[in-house]
Amino acid sequence: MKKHKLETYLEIYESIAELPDSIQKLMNKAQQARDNAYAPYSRFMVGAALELKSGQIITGNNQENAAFPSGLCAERVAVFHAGSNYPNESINSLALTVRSLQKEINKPTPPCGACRQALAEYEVKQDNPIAIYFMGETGKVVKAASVRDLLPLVFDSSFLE
Ligand SMILES: O=c1ccn([C@H]2C[C@H](O)[C@@H](CO)O2)c(=O)[nH]1
Ligand SMILES: [Zn+2]
Repeated sequence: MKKHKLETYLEIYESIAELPDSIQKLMNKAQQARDNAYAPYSRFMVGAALELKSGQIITGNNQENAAFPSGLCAERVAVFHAGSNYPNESINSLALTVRSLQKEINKPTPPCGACRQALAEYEVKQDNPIAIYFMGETGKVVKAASVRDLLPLVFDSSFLE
């Protein structure tokens, strides 16, 4: 038996102000999208903004439903929009932010497992890493340089070959 250690390196920024200008702009778009979320059940609003290689920004927010599982997370709303409308364009980066109507969240909030899997599909397809920046409503911002850093041992198309 051998042991195999998996390591992830993340970058932690003290606040949005410490981010490069282009990522601050992307995070601002994610905040705007978040504030249009439809989240009457959880009252937990999430906004995502993707930057394509062309520089175009695609946003998404969570869309809930009275039949709870029929709703969708912000990240998948955004990435499926990009995948369906810009199928041949690579995604450079994703900014993600949340806001709860119950309390201020200052803990950086990462994408859920299902969204990591959905994002990994596009990262594998484009063969280029997608940088992910995530935060709460306020406070620190975490950067993962690639979806792989958030989802090691990904199940991807190579297993179907
Ligand atoms: O990665 C995530 C995790 C959760 N949510 C949404 C789903 C639901 O509407 C609400 C509470 O889970 O937040 C997202 O949009 N993205
Ligand atoms: Zn999700």
